[in-house]
Amino acid sequence: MSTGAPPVRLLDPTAAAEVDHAAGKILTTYGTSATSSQLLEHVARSAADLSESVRRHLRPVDTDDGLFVLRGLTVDDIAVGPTPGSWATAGDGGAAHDIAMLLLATVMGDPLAWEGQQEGRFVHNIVPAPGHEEEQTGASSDVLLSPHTEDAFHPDRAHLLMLGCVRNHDRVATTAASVRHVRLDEADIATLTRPELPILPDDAYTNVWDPGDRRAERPPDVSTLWRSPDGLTLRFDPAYTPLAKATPVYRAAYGRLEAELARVSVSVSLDPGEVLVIDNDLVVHGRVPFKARYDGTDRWLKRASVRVPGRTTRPPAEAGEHGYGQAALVACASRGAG
Ligand SMILES: O=C(O)CCC(=O)C(=O)O
Ligand SMILES: [Fe+2]
Repeated sequence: MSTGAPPVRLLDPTAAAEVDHAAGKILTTYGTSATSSQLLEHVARSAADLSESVRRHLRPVDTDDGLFVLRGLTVDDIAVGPTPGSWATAGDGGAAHDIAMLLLATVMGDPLAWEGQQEGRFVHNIVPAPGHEEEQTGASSDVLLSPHTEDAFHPDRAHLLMLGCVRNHDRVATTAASVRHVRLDEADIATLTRPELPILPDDAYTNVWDPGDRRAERPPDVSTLWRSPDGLTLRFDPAYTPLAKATPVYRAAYGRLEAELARVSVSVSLDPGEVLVIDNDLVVHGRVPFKARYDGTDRWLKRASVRVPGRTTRPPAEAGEHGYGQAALVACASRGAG
C-alpha cells in the first residue's frame, strides 16, 4: 500500500472561526443538531453567507486523487465529552461539529440522509460498537473495513462523502484508492462496464426489503466501471457483491481491479478537526483494523453525504433502479432553501 500524502486545503484561523461561529449560532437557536426542515433551511441561509475564502476551500475535488483533507477546524477534546458507545447513544454529542459538517456539505451541494440509517440523521456518528467488531460497517474495529463505494447499492448514493474527525488518539487510518490511478487494460474496463452483478444493501440499514420480499427478487445488475464525460468512475463493494455468480472472465477482471485498487491505496490518519472529503465516484474508502477501547476515548468520526446537482458521472441506466425500497432524504440546500 502506498502512503502518498493527500492534498491538504488549509482554512486560515479567520475562515475556521467563521464556520465555528455560524455553527454555534445555529446550535444555540435549536439546542440540537437533530435535523428538522427549519434547521436545514437555517443551515442553507448561513452557508450562503460564508465568505469566498471558505467557499474556495470547498471547490470540487480537483486532482486524480479524488479527495482532499480540509484542515484548520479545531476540536476541544475535553468539551466534546466522551466518545459515545454506539451511534444509537450518541444523541447530541459533538452537535456543534454536526452543524459545521452540514454547513460545509451545503457549500458543496445538497446534504443527503437515509430513512433507514442512524434514524435519518444527516450527520452520522462513526464509532466502534461492542458486538459489531467484525462487521463490514463503520461500527466495526477488529477487521479491515474493505474498500468500498459508500452506499454502493443505491442509485441515489452520495457524490461526495465527508469524514470529520472528532477524536483519533491511536491515529487509525482511513484508506482511499482512486480509480483514476489504476492501470487496467481496455478489455478489463469493457468487461467491468457491462452490468453483470448486483450490489446488495449493507448491514448498516434497518428497513430495506428483506431477501424474502418479492420486490427484492430481481436485484438490478450494475456497472462496476463507467467512462463518464469526466473520466473513469466506479461503483464497487465486494463485500456485498455476489461474485460467485459471475462468469470467470468477469471475476478475473474484478480481481485485477481489486488488486490495482490495493496497489494505489493511500492511508489517511485524520487528526481532530480535519475533514476528509472523498469523491464517491472516483475513490473507494475503507479503514484499517484497530483495537476498540470502549472507555470513552475511542476513535470518533462524523460522516456526512452530499449530492452534487447536475453531475453526469454515472450510467443513465441507474436511474431505473429500485434502491431496495430505501429512501434518500435530500436537503435541497444548494438551490437556496428558505
Ligand atoms: O472509519 C473510517 O475511517 C471509514 C468508515 C466508513 O467506511 C464510513 O464511515 O463510511
Ligand atoms: Fe464507508
